[in-house]
Order: sequence, then C-alpha cells, then structure tokens
Amino acid sequence: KNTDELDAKAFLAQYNSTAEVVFNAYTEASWAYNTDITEANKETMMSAHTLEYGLKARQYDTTDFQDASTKRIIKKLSDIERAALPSDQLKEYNQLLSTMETKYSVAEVCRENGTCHPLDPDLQKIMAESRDYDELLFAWKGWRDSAGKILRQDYKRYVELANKAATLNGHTDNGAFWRSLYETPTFEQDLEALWKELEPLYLNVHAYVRRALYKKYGEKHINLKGPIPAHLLGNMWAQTWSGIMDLVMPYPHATQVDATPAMVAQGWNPIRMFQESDNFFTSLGLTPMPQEFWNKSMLEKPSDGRKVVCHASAWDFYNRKDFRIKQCTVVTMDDLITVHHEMGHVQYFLQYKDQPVSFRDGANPGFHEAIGDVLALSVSTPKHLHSIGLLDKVESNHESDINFLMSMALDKIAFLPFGYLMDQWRWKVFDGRIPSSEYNKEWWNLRLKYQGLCPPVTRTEDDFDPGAKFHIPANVPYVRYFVSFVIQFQFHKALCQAANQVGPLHTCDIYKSKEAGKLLGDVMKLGFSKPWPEAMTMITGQPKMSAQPLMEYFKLLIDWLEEENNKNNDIRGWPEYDWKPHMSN
Ligand SMILES: O=C(CCC(O)(O)[C@H](Cc1ccccc1)NC(=O)c1ccccc1)N[C@@H](Cc1c[nH]c2ccccc12)C(=O)O
Ligand SMILES: [Zn+2]
Repeated sequence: KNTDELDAKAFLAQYNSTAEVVFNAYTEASWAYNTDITEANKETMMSAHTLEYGLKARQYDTTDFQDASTKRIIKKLSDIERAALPSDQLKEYNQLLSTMETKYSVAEVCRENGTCHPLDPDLQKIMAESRDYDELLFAWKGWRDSAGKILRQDYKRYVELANKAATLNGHTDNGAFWRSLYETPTFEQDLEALWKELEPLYLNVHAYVRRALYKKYGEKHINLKGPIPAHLLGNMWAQTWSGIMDLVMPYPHATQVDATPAMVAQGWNPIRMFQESDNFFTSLGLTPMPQEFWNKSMLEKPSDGRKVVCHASAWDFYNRKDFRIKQCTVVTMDDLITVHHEMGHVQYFLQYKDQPVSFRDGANPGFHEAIGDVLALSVSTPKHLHSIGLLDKVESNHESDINFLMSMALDKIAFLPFGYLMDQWRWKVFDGRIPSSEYNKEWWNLRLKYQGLCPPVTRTEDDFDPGAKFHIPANVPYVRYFVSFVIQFQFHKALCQAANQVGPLHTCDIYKSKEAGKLLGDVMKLGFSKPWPEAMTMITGQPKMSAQPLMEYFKLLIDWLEEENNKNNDIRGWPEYDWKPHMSN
C-alpha cells in the first residue's frame, strides 16, 4: 500500500482535472438522452474513468495521512459503484436502467375512444382535479397497467446486478450502499425514532381527511374505521394530498390559500415562475442563475412531439458554468413549489462549484433535497403570496391560520409515511427479505402499515405497483425526501432566527434576509467536504436530525385536529385493516 501523501495529492489533482472533462461529457450525453428519448442508450465511458481512478485510489493507505480532505476523497473514490461489474454485466445494467426509464417516461393510458393520456400533464391533472370515483380509478389503474406492470422483469434483473455491484464494493447489498451515503451508523434507528414521533400527527391528518372523503364519496367507498382507497387523495401515488384541499378545508369562508387561480388569471408562464424563484434566492444574497441556465434549460414539455423524461431534475455539467433544469412545468401553485425545489438543487451546484469534483454533492442526500423547500416554506405563506400579488386579501385570524396549516399539512405531514416506506420496500428487496414473488403484496402491506391506504381494486403479482413511481425504475433513492421533510423545518427555524423574524414559525418569511442567506450559503459551499453533522451544527447549533421544529410549525393545527377528531368521535388508525372498497365493475 502507498503511504506517500504527496503522491496521493498529485494523484487527486490529476483525477480532478480529468474528472471535470469526463463528467461533463457524460452529463451532456445524459442530457441529450433525457431531452430526446431515442432508442440509443447513454454513453458509459464514465465507468472506465471511475474504474481507472477507483482502483488507483484503493492502493493508498491513508491511515497516517494528515489532510482530512485527501483521506475523504480517497475513501469516496474507492467505492466505484457499477464500474465494479464485469463489462458485459455493466453494459446489461446500463441498458436495463435506460430501458426502465424509457418505458416509464413514454407510458400512457388510452380510453376506448382512442384518446391516449401521458402522466404529465394529463393523468396528474385528473388525479388532482377529478372528483369522480370511476374517472380517478381509470387513471389510477390505467397508469399501473401501462407503466408499472411492464417493468417487473427488468426490475428483478436490475436488483441482482445492483446487489452484485454493491457486494463487489464491500457492501452487504445495494440498500446498505445507499444508506452508507449518510455516514451514520445509527441511521435506521434514527429514522424509526423520527417516524414514531411524527406518526401521531399523521394519524390525526389521516382521520380528518378520511372523514372529509366519507362526506364526499359516502359509506360505499369509505370506511371510517378502515384504510382509505389510494386513488382518492389528489395524487397518483397519494404522496401529497394538497390536490383535495377543497374537500378538506376546515373553514371554507376564511381566506383561500391556493395561488393557482391568480397565477392563471395573471398569465404566469413557466419562465415567470423560475424568475420569481431566482428573485427570492438573490434577495437572500445568493447567486443568480447564470445566462447559460436560461439558454439551455428545458422549462416546459416540448410541443414538437419529442419524447422526454418529464420528471423534474436539476443538472450540474461539472464545468463550473453550465447548470440546467429539465421540468415539464405547468402553471399551478404546486409546480411553483417544485420550481423552488429544483432551483434549490442548482443553487447548491453554484455554491459548491469550486470544490474538488468529489465534494460537489450535498452534505448528505437529504440536504440537497431540502434547500429549495426551505425557501418554499417562506414563499407559501399568505403574507408572501400576497406580497407577490397571488393572494388578494390576507387575514391573520385563527380560522385562516388553520386553513393555511391544513394546506401545508396535506403536503408535508401526509408525505412522511410515503417518504419513509419507499426505501423500506427497496431495502427489503435488496437484502432479500422481499422476494420477487412478493414484490406487490409487500408493497401494499407497507402502504397499509404506514399510510393507511388500500388499493381500490384487487392487486396480484401480475401487477408491479412500485414500478409506477418514477424513482423505482429510475434507480433514485427516496429516503432523502423523508430526511429533507424533517430537516427543512430545522433549517427554516434557524434561518428565521437569523432573519430576526418574530412570531410563530408558520408565519415566518425570510425574504430579503442577507443573514439567512449567508447562513444557508456557507453550508452549501461546504458541499460534501465535511460530515453532515458538522453542516447541521453550522445551521442549527446541534448535530442531529430533530422533529421538534416541524411539530412547533404545526402546533396550532395539531391541537385543533386532536380536538376536531375527538368531536367527531373519529378513531386514529385503521383497525378494520382488511376492509375492501366496493367494486362496481
Ligand atoms: O422527485 C422529486 C423532485 C425531483 C428531484 O429534484 O428530486 C430530482 C430527482 C432525480 C434524481 C436523479 C435523476 C433524476 C431525477 N433530483 C435532482 O434533480 C437532483 C439533482 C442533483 C442532486 C440531487 C438531486 N420529488 C419527490 C418528492 C416530492 C414530492 N412532492 C414534493 C414537493 C416538494 C419537494 C419534493 C417533493 C417526488 O416527486 O416524489
Ligand atoms: Zn430534488
């Protein structure tokens, strides 16, 4: 083993300069593929570079090295991920990934009259806006037949190859590799503890929403002591529920919280939405989007018939000046939030662009997901929406507070069990606790256990419902969003204090606070150069994930829901767990 630290530093300097060139070429090829899905699959020359430098990195014994960064980069390079596979299996693996992503991205649902609907924007619009039980079922079942079912065999083989790559890098399975990115030995216990703290909040929201759906769809479709049919929550995966706010709103006569009508009435378009977000970031003293971003991004679904991967994503081209977003943006409040989410990723790219390539990443994957959402917490306040002309009047009384907090809870609290169960399922698939013969049964067991949902029609192992959610065929881990939905409230609380905002946390708007911007910017500049508890301490003064700020944010609503559900004699949970909804057809 080579213990010469100077030699290691020279090696890393060579890696860094070659990496920028190779990563840029790879990312250009990926972008070309994602913005024009042709049969050709992506270049894989990246793996040759990873293999060459990864094997060299493994030759160093960094035990006595003085420079922490050198040690950290050598350690990260030594995990060569898929490049560890024999070349024929690497080719098969990359082919599987692009096949699964293509199948998902081009899938559509056709009616008897021949009209076919893609997920974006058609099916998403139906799931959010339709109040017709059978129309919702058409979209829900149709999507799983068209996008999920067909992926099962590809997925089974992908699991085998992903696990082989993980074991070749010293992990027990691919789930263990994914968890290792958090560098936290107690990671799974920490997540379970957070979930146990937050579960009572979810049970109260679930009970209240079930009552509202009972009023709308009646006892034929809703059992007040049972799980909720999964197609009635206003979203294709029932992961966020703000789509049914109109059915749930506690005080219909108090202020509205949805900015969509105003956005449409005022002729907002996607560019305007991104400019608004850019304006918020620069108001904090953070970096404006470079001209290249505006020139090269894809901010709308192309109208020239090109097939694209519509699921939103942010792109770093590793040349310190080319950063893009690809999003099939529609003019809704929901997408204005997603715009901020994606812009958060690009702001992170901009802040860490002068780090070595190996450190151009989030402190942990949850950090990268949280940045944009933190700003969106300020943007979503009625006060801020009013200040940008998207809400005509703002009242600050108990009823409007409860309405606002309910709209936030339908996204942020409703999401928690979904954010948690997605990788519970995948970790068990990777470690063999879920064999392919039970993929769908175990998926619905977890959907029942954590979300209190049931399928509206019978499911079998001919189906592959997990495949109908982008991140599964796209090989994108998901627990990062659960982490993000917890830590974004910690960050929000810390930034509100830095901005000298007084009053309750849910009314805080950090707009124009240079102090808040500096605090967030300094953490983003670190990238992956320091273990994430150090970054967490920089922002919040302590190193741990904590549910306390989220619970502080929702305090008013939690108390109100507790009282309201008791008044209605509603039980929390779904003891009649094997109830099945009435099936007309
Ligand atoms: O998937 C996303 C947004 C897409 C993304 O920005 O997270 C994107 C996912 C992706 C990763 C890898 C390849 C392709 C897509 N992540 C990034 O673009 C990204 C870029 C750089 C670093 C890290 C992530 N959100 C999740 C979780 C979510 C639901 N509703 C939300 C509202 C606000 C924020 C997140 C969500 C979802 O839609 O289920
Ligand atoms: Zn993201």
